[in-house]
Amino acid sequence: MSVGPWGSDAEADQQVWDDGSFDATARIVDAAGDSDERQVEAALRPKRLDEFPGQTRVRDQLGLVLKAAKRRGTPPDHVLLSGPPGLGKTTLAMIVAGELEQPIRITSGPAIQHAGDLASVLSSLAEGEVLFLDEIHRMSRSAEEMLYLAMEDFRVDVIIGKGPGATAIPLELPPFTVVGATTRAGLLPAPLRDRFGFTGHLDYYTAADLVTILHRSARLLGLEADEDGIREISLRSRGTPRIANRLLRRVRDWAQVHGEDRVTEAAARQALELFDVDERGLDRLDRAVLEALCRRFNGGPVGLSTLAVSVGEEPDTVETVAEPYLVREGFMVRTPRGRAASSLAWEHLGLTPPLDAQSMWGATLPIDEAGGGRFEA
Ligand SMILES: Nc1ncnc2c1ncn2[C@@H]1O[C@H](COP(=O)(O)OP(=O)(O)OP(=O)(O)O)[C@@H](O)[C@H]1O
Repeated sequence: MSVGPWGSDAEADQQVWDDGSFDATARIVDAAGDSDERQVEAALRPKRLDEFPGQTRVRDQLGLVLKAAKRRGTPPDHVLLSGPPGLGKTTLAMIVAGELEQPIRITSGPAIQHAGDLASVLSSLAEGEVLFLDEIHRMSRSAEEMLYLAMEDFRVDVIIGKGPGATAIPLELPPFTVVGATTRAGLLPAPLRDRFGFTGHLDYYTAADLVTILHRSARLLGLEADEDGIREISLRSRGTPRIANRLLRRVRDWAQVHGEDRVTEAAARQALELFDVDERGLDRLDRAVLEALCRRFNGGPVGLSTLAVSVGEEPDTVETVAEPYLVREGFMVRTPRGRAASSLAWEHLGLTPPLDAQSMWGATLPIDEAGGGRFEA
């Protein structure tokens, strides 16, 4: 794979090894970002709520909470943002600080492994400051307990000494706002969840919202873009702005290498075909799983391990990397007897399901229902 004169990060986005196996951690349609990508992303983040398309309900509710707090002149309730990767939790945390006109301190659950780590962050916060705790579900138990107290009473108990002689010295903190982000809200202990006065759950974006996001990103990247080109990218972006922005950068690479100065529908199609992202956002691994289900196992149901062996992957990779999107979009069904292809899967691969598969999945799952997660513009 070549690196273009524009500093393409294509290599980081997708990796197919020489033996044909697939590095699932580096997929172009992976919703999680790596540290290099986060720098590129920073330039594309909306800075204010009114520049943030989509998530209307969360945006309006959060807007109200922030406006009211500003009028009162007090910090707002602590904010918990949950939802899959790449949907804008970090972006919203920064927007909270921006709207409150307060500085933001950024750290994450994995970085706070001891209560002392948290104590040093908390004790250096200024009044009104926003503390962003990403992946808050990965904090240690002792730090969690310290955080309860800090969020509720703006106090931490600093323990001096060890054993029976240890004493707790209370340290008052100035009022501040915690914005916690998690992809696994269910893993948060109830007492921690209860300390957040506002919880917003982010959902996958509609294609129409992704079109708005892509137009804005294209403008910021200095790209001319046709409506059809942007729409084509939006349909392949799996409802996720991070993926949409990444695909846009690949289409930009393609257009520039081919001497085109616009993102057109043809450029989007050809670039994304090159990167193996089809018109529903499925990549090579997703399609390999569906092909195996339909062609080798007659639509299933088939056990996860057997399915994984047939595509040359670990069961864990199929289950955590390919399956969530295939199930969400209605291509695959999980049954007590294993995984099965829905009628949408057969249709997408241009195959005719055998009669018994039709009666099992096709007839009981109408296309609309099978494609329940399909987003329409
Ligand atoms: N509503 C939106 N409008 C415009 N861009 C967005 C929006 N939501 C997310 N993005 C863009 O998508 C990228 C990823 O967003 P962000 O880092 O906020 O996601 P996240 O939910 O925090 O992901 P993770 O869980 O991996 O930390 C950023 O470049 C951001 O600008």
